[in-house]
Amino acid sequence: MSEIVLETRGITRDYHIGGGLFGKGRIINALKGIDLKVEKGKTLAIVGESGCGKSTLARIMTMIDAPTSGELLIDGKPVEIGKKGVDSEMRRKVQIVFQNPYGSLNPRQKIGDVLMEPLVINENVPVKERRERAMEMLLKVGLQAEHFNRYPHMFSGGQRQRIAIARALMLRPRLLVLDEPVSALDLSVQAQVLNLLADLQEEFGLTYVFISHDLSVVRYIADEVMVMYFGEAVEYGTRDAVFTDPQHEYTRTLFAATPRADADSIRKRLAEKAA
Ligand SMILES: Nc1ncnc2c1ncn2[C@@H]1O[C@H](COP(=O)(O)OP(=O)(O)OP(=O)(O)O)[C@@H](O)[C@H]1O
Repeated sequence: MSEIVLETRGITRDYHIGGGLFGKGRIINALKGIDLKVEKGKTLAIVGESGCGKSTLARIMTMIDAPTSGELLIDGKPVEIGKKGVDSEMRRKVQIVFQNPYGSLNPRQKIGDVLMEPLVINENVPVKERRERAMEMLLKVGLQAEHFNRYPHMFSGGQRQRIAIARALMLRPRLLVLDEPVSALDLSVQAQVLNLLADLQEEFGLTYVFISHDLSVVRYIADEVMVMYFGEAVEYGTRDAVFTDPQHEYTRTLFAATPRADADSIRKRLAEKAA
């Protein structure tokens, strides 16, 4: 029996803009009824151009924002976003990794402290165990013990992204939302980080939602693909079905904009680097 970690049912999100106190303003329907399901251990890639609603959906999936209507379920349980937000047990199940990890790393905080912080805030873990868990995670993401006492500026972009991934995993989440996690990295470093994500997924049975505009990366990492266009899922299916037989005109246009040969050659290069 498959285990569904993440499900959304008819999620919509409207933004009211302008209008002031008495004016009518305008409503943007950023999401128009998104239904999706992601099985444990699988990767759903969400693709689409800027403004199609990817970040809005990511904020809802990570429980930072509430939908206007519809339901979010984590491990089959409906998520209630009350006045105080979501209960901490639910929130820790889903973590997010952003495109630019530098923005979320405090320049004055040593890496060891960056990794231990979620345990200080969310769990009553003794100091010794905190250190052990942080050190273990540091090694798991391919960094070294001596990095524990270094500051963020001493790391390359790829290493910083490894730190961000390690931090996201400290609370042992079920699901990672990866928002363009390799878009800012060089191609060879992209391959290394994608391989690391694949290894971690296997080791911890993690489920991923991978947001990207890069079709070659999506092809490399996804089990299923959702293509979004103006707040709607215009395409949703297995990677092979979506790439070989896209149903929607928009998907065909999107794929045409990334020449097939180019996407294939990038994928080949990624695979070679990864080998
Ligand atoms: N806080 C907000 N207030 C008003 N409108 C918003 C807000 N956030 C997003 N929008 C609008 O909702 C739509 C979807 O935006 P969203 O940021 O989710 O798209 P996106 O696909 O993530 O784009 P990008 O890749 O550029 O981040 C856009 O029209 C955007 O202008």
